[in-house]
Amino acid sequence: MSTLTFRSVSLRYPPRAARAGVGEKLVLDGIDLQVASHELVAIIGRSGSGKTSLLNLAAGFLEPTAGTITVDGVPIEGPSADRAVVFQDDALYPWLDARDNIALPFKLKGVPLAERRARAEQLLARVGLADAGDRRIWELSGGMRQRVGIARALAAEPRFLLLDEPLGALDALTRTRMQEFLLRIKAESGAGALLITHSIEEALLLGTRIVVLSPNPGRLTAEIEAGFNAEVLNGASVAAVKASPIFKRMHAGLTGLIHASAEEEIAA
Ligand SMILES: Nc1ncnc2c1ncn2[C@@H]1O[C@H](COP(=O)(O)OP(=O)(O)OP(=O)(O)O)[C@@H](O)[C@H]1O
Repeated sequence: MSTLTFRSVSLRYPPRAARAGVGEKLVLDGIDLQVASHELVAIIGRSGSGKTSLLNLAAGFLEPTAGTITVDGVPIEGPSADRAVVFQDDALYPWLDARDNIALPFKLKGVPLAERRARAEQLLARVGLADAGDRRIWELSGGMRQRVGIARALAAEPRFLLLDEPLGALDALTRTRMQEFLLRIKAESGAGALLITHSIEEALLLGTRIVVLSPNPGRLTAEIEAGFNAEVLNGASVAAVKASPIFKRMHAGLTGLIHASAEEEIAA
């Protein structure tokens, strides 16, 4: 089991050149957060509250201004295949077919051609795209492209999946299907997951824990546990779970928490 730990993490972006004279911007302040292998921690918060900044810190794309981020006690020192990132726009290589996009991490590791193709085939099958390996990226639907992106992320057998709005660009029906898919893939992989989403509904459905990030500066102001993901994994339909009174109550509660953070900001 692995744990990703943020301890008293703050992030300050330097002033932008175009806005000389404006002080450095404190974006995240005193973030304490842990994500263990069995968890999917969903971060929600208003636009600009620092969600992507937080994920970029976990990915090692940014360094904290203060505090520490560790994996199993070892400080993060930059990006690593151990913490695979999936973005909203799939970041796939259009000139490669689906199989070669997935095989790329193996190629970078020096895995021989036949083996990397075989491993890519296994991953394609795992994400339900066994017949799509030869297709170019532009020949795939949005949902299929995200599956390829997720398969590529899984190729390195990461300890953590860092998901930045991975389903944000999909239509409602595909998104619902992909939510269930993501839960199953995450559970099978054994990786911990940090999910950034604008959708309270998605956070509640997928998260074992949901944390609310309030803006200016970004602080974690609320945290709730949820068990809807386990219901879906145990066979309940996503539609039925979302329609249940308890889901609706928790949704309303989370909506209230996000609005409360907005009102505090206006009052301050
Ligand atoms: N590279 C950067 N340099 C300076 N400021 C930045 C940079 N990246 C983000 N910011 C600022 O930091 C704040 C938080 O941005 P961030 O993208 O992390 O928020 P977010 O919650 O993910 O927003 P959204 O939901 O709109 O994607 C914003 O005020 C943004 O303008």
